[in-house]
Amino acid sequence: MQALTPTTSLKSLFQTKRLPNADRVVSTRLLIQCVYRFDSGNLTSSGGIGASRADWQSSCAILASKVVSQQDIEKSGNADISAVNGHKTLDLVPLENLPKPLTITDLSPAPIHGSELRVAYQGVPGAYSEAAAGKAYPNCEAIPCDQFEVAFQAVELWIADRAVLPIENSLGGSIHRNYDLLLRHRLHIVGEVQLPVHHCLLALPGVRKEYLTRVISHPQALAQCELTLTKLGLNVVREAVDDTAGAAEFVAANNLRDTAAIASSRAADLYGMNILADGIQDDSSNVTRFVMLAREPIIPRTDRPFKTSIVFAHDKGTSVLFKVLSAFAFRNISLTKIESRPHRNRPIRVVDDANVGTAKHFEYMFYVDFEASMAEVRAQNALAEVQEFTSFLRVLGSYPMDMTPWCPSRGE
Ligand SMILES: O=C(O)C(=O)C[C@]1(C(=O)O)C=C[C@@H](O)C=C1
Repeated sequence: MQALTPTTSLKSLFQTKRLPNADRVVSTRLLIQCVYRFDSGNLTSSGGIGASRADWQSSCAILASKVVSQQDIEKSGNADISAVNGHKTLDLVPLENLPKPLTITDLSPAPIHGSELRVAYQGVPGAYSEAAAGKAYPNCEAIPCDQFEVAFQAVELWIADRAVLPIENSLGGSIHRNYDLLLRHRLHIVGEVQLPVHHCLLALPGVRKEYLTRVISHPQALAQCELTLTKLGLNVVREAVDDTAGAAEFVAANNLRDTAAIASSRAADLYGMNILADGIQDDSSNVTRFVMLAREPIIPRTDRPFKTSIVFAHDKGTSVLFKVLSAFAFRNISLTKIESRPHRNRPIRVVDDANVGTAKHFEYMFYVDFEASMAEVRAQNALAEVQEFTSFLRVLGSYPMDMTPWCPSRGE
């Protein structure tokens, strides 16, 4: 069976005549003029009808049930209603209750609520993730979430339009939790931002370095400042908390005079903390890469540099990885990142060899980022080849690369 395509838009069906009793009617002539063509199962409509054939059929059923006879109309005294083939008119709902046609803004990949996009991030105000949300979407409404998982759910439940999540840092490496969550949730990567991360050592006003017995922060921030803390003579207990700004808030809220926090200078301002040391990251070009997630993917393009992120698994031994990577190498597609994570559904593969004994192999999910857009034929061909070698393959997103010129971190 074919699908239906209207050659007249449904909007034109709703051209109305005003009746004395203020009811709206529409001539069935328009309905009859609306000619449909069957296609391949989906209705491709420019007229604002539901996207599926079932939607279209139910629309027609509603319209058909509203067709009234010439007699009915004459009885009711509405003589100016047009009549075609015995099917006369439709009673329509008041104009203001009709569905509004979609506009280009509705179709935009960035739905705007009022003037602000709602962007979920993990942490509290002053966290680097909040700064990343502002870099990705200037003037957005940043929504703090206590966990990464909550940021994913905020988007899934339409509480937020986007989530901005750290994925890797130039010193501390990958944020594994977010790799795992990318797989568990069905959101799409729609962009990336790279944020220079400039850490400060914060303490309550009047507290000196010598008083400190503990430094608290996000584990990534602690890792990024490890050498500098030692150089500063701070061989004190390190304690991990959920986010950098949350560490500053905790010290301030509990009036802890023996504890410092590693966080941004903005966090110092927000929570009334003193900056004991500025720029304590072990490398001045410390950068965290964040990805932006949305419910819908963006349409990949070729007019600017794009990156594509995929995840795959295989069940035929390690040579598969070589074959997958060569699918990109042969097409001159550069890989920018490869990460492996435990295959949660099947973490161990037992290999029995009568001669050698039994071995237990760990199974992995491989995450690969490559520099090409899914709109490019070479990327499509590479993935078609990858699919042949893998038992599972998912495109996490194809999105514009962050090409902002490099500027070393200054007090984010
Ligand atoms: O704790 C924060 O401020 C965060 O935004 C999280 C986070 C991270 O997860 O890597 C972000 C950037 C820095 O690398 C340190 C911490």
